[in-house]
Amino acid sequence: MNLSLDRSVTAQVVKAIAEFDLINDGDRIAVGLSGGKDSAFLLLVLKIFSKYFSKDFMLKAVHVDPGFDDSSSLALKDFCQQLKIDLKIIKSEIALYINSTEASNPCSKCAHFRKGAIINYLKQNNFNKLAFGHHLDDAVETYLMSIIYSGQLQTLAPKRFLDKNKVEIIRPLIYLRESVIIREIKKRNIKIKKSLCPYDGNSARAKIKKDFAKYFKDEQLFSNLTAAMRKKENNNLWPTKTEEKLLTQKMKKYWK
Ligand SMILES: Nc1ncnc2c1ncn2[C@@H]1O[C@H](COP(=O)(O)OP(=O)(O)OP(=O)(O)O)[C@@H](O)[C@H]1O
Repeated sequence: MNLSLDRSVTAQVVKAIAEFDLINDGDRIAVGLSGGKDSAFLLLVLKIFSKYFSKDFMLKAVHVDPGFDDSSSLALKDFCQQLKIDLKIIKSEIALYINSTEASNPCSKCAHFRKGAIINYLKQNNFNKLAFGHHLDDAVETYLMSIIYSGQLQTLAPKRFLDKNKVEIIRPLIYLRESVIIREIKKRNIKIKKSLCPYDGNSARAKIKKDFAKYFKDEQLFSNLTAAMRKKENNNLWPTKTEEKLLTQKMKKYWK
């Protein structure tokens, strides 16, 4: 496997790691490996960094097998063997759940189960960090989804400490565009694939991706969307909502 990276790719990932303080000496990092391109690329990048970084950290891959017929487990074993990284496969019954219920929000429920299964394993095996393969397009999509579907300004954080479980989620690819990851995966001819989920292509995320495609293709517009995810002192947003009862009282005072 080609264990070298373009300088621009390295720069973007190291920028995120340095700016958000994602990796430290002694870290035990588990990479959530889905069978998809993003987490595969993340594992490859962290493998390369583990050789050249001055920080001494330990790496392991963790895959939750959702239990669909077309399991990615074999291909992932092979991929991890090539990288000489230990892989833990956690069997789950997510497929059964997805197929048997007409649950609302199946994607977020699935992500929730998956995260729970991984975090249990991490706690039992003393890992302090869980790395996800989310990239910049994911963050902007999440931001737009949050505004449009829940009326809130929220996005994927580069890192988030889960206080209850004492595990930190880190997202080292957060400055990389998805197109760069696709290019790098193709270049190396990496052919692993994700289990086919019945909701693929129908999720709220897929809809946002489709509806905003032309804005994502325009570099200037995309960079404006990215800039809008930063916290600012003077965001020029509306004041927080006044409590309804208080407002009604206030309104009454306007009449003679
Ligand atoms: N079955 C799984 N087992 C372990 N980790 C997972 C699994 N599915 C997803 N993840 C982790 O959660 C991240 C986000 O999951 P999501 O399903 O949104 O994938 P994605 O954005 O399509 O990325 P990928 O290309 O890595 O699948 C992944 O990048 C990966 O790190």
